[in-house]
Amino acid sequence: MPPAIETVDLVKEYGDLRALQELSLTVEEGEFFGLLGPNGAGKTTFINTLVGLVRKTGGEARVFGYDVEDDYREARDAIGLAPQEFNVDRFFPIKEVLMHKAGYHGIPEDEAAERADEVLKRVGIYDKRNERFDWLSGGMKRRLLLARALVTDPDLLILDEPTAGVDVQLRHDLWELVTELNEEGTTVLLTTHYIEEAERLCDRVAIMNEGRKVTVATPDELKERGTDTISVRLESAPSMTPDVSAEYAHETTLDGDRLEVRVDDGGSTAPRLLNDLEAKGYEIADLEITRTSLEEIFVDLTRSEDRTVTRSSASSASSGGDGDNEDGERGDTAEREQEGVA
Ligand SMILES: Nc1ncnc2c1ncn2[C@@H]1O[C@H](COP(=O)(O)OP(=O)(O)OP(=O)(O)O)[C@@H](O)[C@H]1O
Repeated sequence: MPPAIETVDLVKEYGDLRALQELSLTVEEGEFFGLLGPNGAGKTTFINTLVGLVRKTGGEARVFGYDVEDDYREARDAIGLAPQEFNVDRFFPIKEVLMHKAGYHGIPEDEAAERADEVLKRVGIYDKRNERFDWLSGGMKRRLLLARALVTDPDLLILDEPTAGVDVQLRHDLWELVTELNEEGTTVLLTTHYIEEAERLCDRVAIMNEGRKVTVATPDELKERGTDTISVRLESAPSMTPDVSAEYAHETTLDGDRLEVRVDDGGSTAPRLLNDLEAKGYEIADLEITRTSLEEIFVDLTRSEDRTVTRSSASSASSGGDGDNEDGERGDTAEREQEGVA
């Protein structure tokens, strides 16, 4: 079985701006994969390239082996997308919205009606099936986007910041539901700003910054890359910073009677640090070890000295002639109308 998502040197340029820069990424079938990155990193552009809303400038992109442009229909039929924006037709009852979506993907009307009921029940808004989108609360709207993504029974579920602005209860409900779907075999690609969400849900995460892949790792591997801080309270405040071994200490700071030493592995280094301090005549009152959080590691990895726009050196060499409109979107009006994309 080919990977659920495979991109090789994927490039997207919006005029002079390179939103995706030679991005190569593989998501295996059945994975729960997270895409993390600060605002403007290119996450939505990446997703929109996969679903055909954005036409790539260069490189390759395949979904279950189907080229996202040459085999657009097959690739798109395999994907259920819950986008960041509420792009739902406001004039129809939500059950009909779901039936239209299923119909667009070639599902006969009777089956579409059954599937619509089924997914509305699954996301917990079946009792609202005859109401219009505008009449739903913000949380229900999020649930509907998920239902719409699920109505075609996709093999790849793409969730673009599904829990942005939702309350704690709904966030947990959504987490539970997508975990269940993943356990049933659906591959999940999730973008999020919530590090905790990625840590809790994802098998692996890719961290992106300015259109590039910074790293791909499991949340645990990422945390391993962080440092620990051993915080020691001394019985009395020394007049100068104790001189501890540079063999294990990356940085040592003193604030009154509190000494903080940054090391790779706090658990194995603490006994040695205590021995060293006691050998130098310091008396220890207490000791605490803290690990760098995933959030700090993320901030570190995506810190950018230069936040200015990255200019393309190859904008004229685009693989193009592709007739993009100004948004770089493909001219598939039927799909865009169906999804309500303006
Ligand atoms: N249609 C467009 N036309 C021109 N530039 C665009 C377009 N869409 C996105 N961009 C630019 O491409 C870059 C990547 O944007 P994108 O929305 O993909 O980032 P993101 O990681 O999804 O950000 P966020 O976390 O804020 O949603 C940004 O600099 C953005 O301004």
